Amino acid sequence: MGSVPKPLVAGNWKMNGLRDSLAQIEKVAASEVLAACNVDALICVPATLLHSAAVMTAGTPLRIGAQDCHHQEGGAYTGDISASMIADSLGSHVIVGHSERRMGYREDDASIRSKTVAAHKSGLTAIVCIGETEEERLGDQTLDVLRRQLAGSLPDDVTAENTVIAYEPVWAIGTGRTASIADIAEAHAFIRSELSHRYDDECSLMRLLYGGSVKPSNAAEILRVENVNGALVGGASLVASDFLAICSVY
Ligand SMILES: O=C[C@H](O)COP(=O)(O)O
Repeated sequence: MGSVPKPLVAGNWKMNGLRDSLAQIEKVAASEVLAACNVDALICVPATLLHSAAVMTAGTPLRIGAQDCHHQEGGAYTGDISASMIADSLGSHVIVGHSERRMGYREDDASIRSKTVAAHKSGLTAIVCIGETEEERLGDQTLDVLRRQLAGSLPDDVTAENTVIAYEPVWAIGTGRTASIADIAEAHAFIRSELSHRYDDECSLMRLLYGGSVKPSNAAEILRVENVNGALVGGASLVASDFLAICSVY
């Protein structure tokens, strides 16, 4: 049996960043701090910055990704971008199923699964997000929700290289609240065990990221939890020094 790949710290800029924000990307990519870390680093920028950021970071340790893709390769889908467009813009990863899309655009597990398949077809690594709402947690449904989202959002042919799972409790996103260390450990152990029931040994070693108000002050404690193989970072990824401080935990 192999080992879990190198940890991944992934930034998600969401709908933030104009061209002048590329200076933050440049700082991260050129940083000696990053070069010294034993981590894969990725920033998922808005589609408008994707190609510029990818060209700027070519040959550096920083990868650039997108935040969503359509499941079709092309066609009459106004406003959407396809996985092949992301790959053509030199992006390497795409986030799918973020709770802001599950809730704001009513994306369900089946559509997230189709997007994951499309990402793989274009050679992208898919970061598949799952997580319970506060109501579901209070109703003691967290593990049922995670089981359902994993079963529905992941295709059968995922590998530890082409797929990453991000566990993000919805109530911890952008709120400054983080799940307790015990809750993170329980959720990640559960996800690992669900993967090992469905997939072979190699595949069940895919990276599991925690997301939800991760910042320099709490990153070390969270990233040390067993089965936490990195973080999906929103707000704190917008500032190069904060993102680098999180990477430097590794
Ligand atoms: O994709 C990132 C997550 O939604 C976390 O965002 P946050 O770090 O701002 O809470």
